[in-house]
Amino acid sequence: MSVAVRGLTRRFGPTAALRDIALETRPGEFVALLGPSGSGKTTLLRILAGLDFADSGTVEIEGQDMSAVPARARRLGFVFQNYALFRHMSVFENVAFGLRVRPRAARPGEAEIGRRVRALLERMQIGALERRMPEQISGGQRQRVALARALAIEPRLLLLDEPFGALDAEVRKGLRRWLRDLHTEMGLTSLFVTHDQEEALELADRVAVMEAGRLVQIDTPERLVEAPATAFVAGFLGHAARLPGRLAEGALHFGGVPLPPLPRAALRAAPAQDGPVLAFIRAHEWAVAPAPEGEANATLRSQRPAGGHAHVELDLAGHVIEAEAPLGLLRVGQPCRLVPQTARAFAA
Ligand SMILES: Nc1ncnc2c1ncn2[C@@H]1O[C@H](COP(=O)(O)OP(=O)(O)OP(=O)(O)O)[C@@H](O)[C@H]1O
Repeated sequence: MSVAVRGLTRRFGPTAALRDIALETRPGEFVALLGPSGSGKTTLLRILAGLDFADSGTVEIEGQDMSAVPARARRLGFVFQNYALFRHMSVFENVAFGLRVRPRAARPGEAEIGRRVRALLERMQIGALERRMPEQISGGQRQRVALARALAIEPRLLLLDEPFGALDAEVRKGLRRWLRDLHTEMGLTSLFVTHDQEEALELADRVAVMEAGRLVQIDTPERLVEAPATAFVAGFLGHAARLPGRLAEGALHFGGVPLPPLPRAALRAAPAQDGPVLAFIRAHEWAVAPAPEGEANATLRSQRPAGGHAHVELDLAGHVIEAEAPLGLLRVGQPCRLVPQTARAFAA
């Protein structure tokens, strides 16, 4: 199922919730909409679902213009953050709901509804819960019921708005992988809203990053991390330190912090013009070593083991810098020398 959005704009009074959004998905693709709170993710999803309407622009699903197609007729599966199960209905009835409310001609018979609902509950690994009421099952199980309900109508497109938002980190991780497998097995096209970058990078074929109503970059997780298009994307993804600097005389100079200049040739991204910039440096892009007082520019604040190395936090003239060091090399409070090996710079 392909989705094509063009020139989508939506205002709420003085707030521009969406500004000229263009987005195309391919059939079978899993796309994450990632962005901070208020960037317009939910508004975009609601417009795709037919629950809200754009001021201008078009939405096409499989080449068909959706402007005159009501939500019910779009055959979309929609899962919101707060589960929204019907509290007075059993798990079975919740999942059957979408089939029962179909117009008579399109409604399957009771035996067929039972078969479909049970097959879905089995697939969601909650077959044993069909008679329970929503308050008698766990949050993660409720989430699976909500997904089963969305899938019961055999949607063309699955829209998920922070479906795991209310769950704890471990349950969330498990459900994430499970959802990714389900998406592939069922041949779905899915759009998934999240503000959690790890979730987006782990799940999605492509991630669309939103900032203040604009879609600023859509790319594979690898490309987004390796080649962020703007300072916003570089700052939002990949846990980078952000330092002010200036490009001049073939190098990046760090004004307020005691770091040596980085030659332009060592930079992974930089504007062509000299001038003030914001520099982004990730944890693994620093070299850090113990140093005598005269050569030290930073102090180790804390460290913890992470895989085969230590994840360290240093104080660099008031900036907290995250870096990686060999296990056992440094101790807390120790003066260190911190030198960036590379950086990405964006015009400030
Ligand atoms: N019904 C509404 N009335 C007025 N303003 C709204 C309405 N819905 C959304 N907005 C505003 O539009 C902007 C985008 O909201 P939206 O819910 O799409 O953001 P979001 O990226 O999904 O945020 P979050 O991650 O917090 O859910 C916000 O500034 C929000 O306050």
